Amino acid sequence: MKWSEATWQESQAIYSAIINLPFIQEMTAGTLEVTKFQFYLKQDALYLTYFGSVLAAIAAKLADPKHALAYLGYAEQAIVVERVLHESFFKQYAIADYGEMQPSCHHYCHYLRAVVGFESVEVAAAATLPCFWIYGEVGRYIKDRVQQPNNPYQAWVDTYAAADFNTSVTEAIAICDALAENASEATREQMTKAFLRAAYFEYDFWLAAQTQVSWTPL
Ligand SMILES: Cc1ncc(C[n+]2csc(CCO)c2C)c(N)n1
Repeated sequence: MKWSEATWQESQAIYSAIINLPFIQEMTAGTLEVTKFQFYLKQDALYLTYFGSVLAAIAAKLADPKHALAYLGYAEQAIVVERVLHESFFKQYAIADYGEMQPSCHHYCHYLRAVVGFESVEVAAAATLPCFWIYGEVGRYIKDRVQQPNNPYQAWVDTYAAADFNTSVTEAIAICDALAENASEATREQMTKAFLRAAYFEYDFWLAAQTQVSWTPL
């Protein structure tokens, strides 16, 4: 079995927990409170900037130029998506500024930075894979279930259920499988751990938006 298949199976409890979050269910129904979506958008804009630089750092470390080119493309995509958020969604949802990076986003971003700085490139690539894979699946899940003809979150759903985004997901999975194939068993295990940890952070990111988790005041 491919590394990605085995790892995806291991992550199913986390994926189900994400799908069952009220945030996802209410977004699908179009009933999600706007303040929760605004919290999410601001944190996501901050996340995307960090994520873009992590992807560029991975690209710099990849030995195969085809892989490096792919990650440079993802880095560009992350920064472009951030611009789109800023220019369209921030205006639509009346968000004036990013605000501060809150605990869940901070934890996720700095975990990714630590992995790319101190672990092997294989492990770093595996840590960024849930971002692609889980979003692709969540996007499709919501798209298939949106019933309200003018769901206020339709534009967001369309971003992640788009066909070109799906191509990136498939390609990133294939690159991680190629890296896993040439890695030692110990590295493969580290890759799986990193994937599961990042998948958990994806869960926590939505949960934090749902419950508006912010820094505890002094
Ligand atoms: C918390 C969080 N996780 C994943 C994504 C999705 N995403 C962001 S950039 C990118 C790949 C292209 O560079 C993908 C799939 C998000 N927006 N926010």
